[in-house]
Amino acid sequence: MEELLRIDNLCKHFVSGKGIFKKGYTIKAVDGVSFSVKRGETLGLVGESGCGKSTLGRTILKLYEPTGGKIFFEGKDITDLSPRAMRPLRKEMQIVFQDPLESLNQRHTVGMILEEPFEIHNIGTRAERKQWVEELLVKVGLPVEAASRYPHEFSGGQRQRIGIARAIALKPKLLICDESVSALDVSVQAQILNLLLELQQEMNLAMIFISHDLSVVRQVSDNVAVMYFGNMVEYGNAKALYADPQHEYTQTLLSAVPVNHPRNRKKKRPAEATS
Ligand SMILES: Nc1ncnc2c1ncn2[C@@H]1O[C@H](COP(=O)(O)OP(=O)(O)OP(=O)(O)O)[C@@H](O)[C@H]1O
Repeated sequence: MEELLRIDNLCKHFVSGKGIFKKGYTIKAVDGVSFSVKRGETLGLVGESGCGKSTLGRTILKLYEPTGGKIFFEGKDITDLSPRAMRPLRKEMQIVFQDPLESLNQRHTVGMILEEPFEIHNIGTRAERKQWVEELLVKVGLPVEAASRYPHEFSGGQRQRIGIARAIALKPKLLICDESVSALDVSVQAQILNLLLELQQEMNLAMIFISHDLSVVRQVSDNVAVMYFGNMVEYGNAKALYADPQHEYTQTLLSAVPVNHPRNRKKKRPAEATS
């Protein structure tokens, strides 16, 4: 499989202005992380709250400017690209957030929300876009009538389907899922994970799956990176890492996963969706 994304020694430091940190204090949210993701492959990114997972995801997408290190996408160094030069690349890399109610414009209908990526990138006629919106809704398991409704009219799982539909609208090559199923009930989680896995196969999508939930990450990942205070302490094949964690921190994280939790009984991919 061909490499799609590589990050070398990537850093994102914030200088504190207010809050719990002293003014001028440097927070090393991401501090020298390196890994690569191949086409069609999933990298799980795990670690406790505050270890830098979301910051890393956003820095890879250049929603944050990196403080140091390099980002290569399809072999091209994109680290220092201007926002303008990044624009065509935005189609290729998308993100699904935890709470679609926050990330989707609530005053827009689902149809408007899904049409927007095509408008921004000036793709298609009005009629074509309408057709694509309907196709997207079907693809993520929603009725076409959903186009005329508003995000708040849907359940959490359905809203996440809308978020996913928007993220895949422009057929990206990389999808970053940032705690995308964390707010959902276990059965709905399984349905959304199934959807992501189906789309991944169909579109040969590479995914970076960010979660604090190790049992969910285990179900979807080919490789796993474990973060601790901005550093990556372990990285490798998911099966091997779960079977024989090398780093003390990974061992502690894994031992904290409750053994009797229903999610942990599923060894492979989640059960068939029942929505
Ligand atoms: N915009 C920002 N300005 C200053 N500090 C920030 C900013 N964003 C994140 N941080 C800090 O960087 C560190 C890593 O945060 P980040 O949100 O990336 O962690 P996380 O692992 O995703 O945690 P969570 O799952 O709770 O979001 C934290 O100490 C956080 O307070």
